[in-house]
Amino acid sequence: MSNNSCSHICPKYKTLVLSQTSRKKRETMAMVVICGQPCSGKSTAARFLASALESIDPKPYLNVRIIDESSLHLDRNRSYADMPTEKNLRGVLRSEVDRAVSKDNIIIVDSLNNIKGYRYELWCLARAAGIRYCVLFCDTEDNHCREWNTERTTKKEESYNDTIFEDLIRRFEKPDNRNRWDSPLFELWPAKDGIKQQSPVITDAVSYLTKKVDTRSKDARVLKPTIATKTAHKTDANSLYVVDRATQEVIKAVMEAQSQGIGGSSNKISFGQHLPSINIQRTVGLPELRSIRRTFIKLTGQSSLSGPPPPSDGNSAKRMFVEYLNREIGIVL
Ligand SMILES: Nc1ncnc2c1ncn2[C@@H]1O[C@H](COP(=O)(O)OP(=O)(O)OP(=O)(O)O)[C@@H](O)[C@H]1O
Repeated sequence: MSNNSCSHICPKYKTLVLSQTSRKKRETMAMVVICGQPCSGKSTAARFLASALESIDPKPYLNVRIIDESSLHLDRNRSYADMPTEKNLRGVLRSEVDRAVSKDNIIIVDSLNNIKGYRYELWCLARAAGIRYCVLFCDTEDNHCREWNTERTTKKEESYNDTIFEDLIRRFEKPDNRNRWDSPLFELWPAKDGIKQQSPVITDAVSYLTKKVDTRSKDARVLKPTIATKTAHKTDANSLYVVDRATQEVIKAVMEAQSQGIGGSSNKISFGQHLPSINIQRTVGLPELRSIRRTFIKLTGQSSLSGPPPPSDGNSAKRMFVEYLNREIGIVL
């Protein structure tokens, strides 16, 4: 009997075999989020981590891939020039990571990853894919970053312009290993210790990424939602309905407010006494709002897999979406 006919006759059996294979594969897949201030040594650390992983013999992974701005042809100074382009940069990186989690074995996300909410989104992608995850933080003092950025000119490397550099330094949200999305956290001190392939922190990260998953000790784990939880949340039609409706209402209110001329400087859209307002600073088109809404719904669904359930009442769904929208369209609450 051919495999095809077997899969036709025994669909349940085939599903079981496939899910076992993919579980094994997922155990050898991982996402590493590099984060740190601009010009803090992140790419140097990413390269050494990749070469340390590739030097292991026999290789536990088929391929290691670094996803960074330059691999996606994103220019540093242009991408961080204002909030919309910065949001776009993060969106492009996130989409590439989303595509890569299902096919590349180890993905190293080499970017500033300076916003807590963004690291959370990357973590959600890792969890939805059911893979291993960790954060590597280049903890370099601002003055060293500034100095290295200036020295780039003499090395004929592209540097950040001063205004963008200072703005990024100010907005950095340091990782905290008490957050699920910042854990486990490996910290490098490039100015004090330098960065080498054999740096103890790189060795620790490699060991974490390559050690066998032990579900009892939990010292290396994959972010895997249980099938039971997944099914339970997936069939929670009420939550989906609530989130769907609340987000539609918010979008409708934003579109109506904009059609009435709101959208210039400091124009607030209110949603009632106990909900945050949207302080809209620019005109946001329906396609952009719809795209933000789609991502929000996806992330809400994913975050429910092993974390808290999605919002089940309209007001909390609206609150979460308004906060998310405020972050995504670059406005202050
Ligand atoms: N430990 C170090 N000591 C001195 N210079 C360093 C050190 N680490 C990195 N540099 C220098 O700092 C510059 C930036 O390094 P790198 O590209 O690794 O940083 P980055 O954080 O990835 O930068 P960006 O924010 O632009 O992506 C380079 O010129 C590099 O040679």
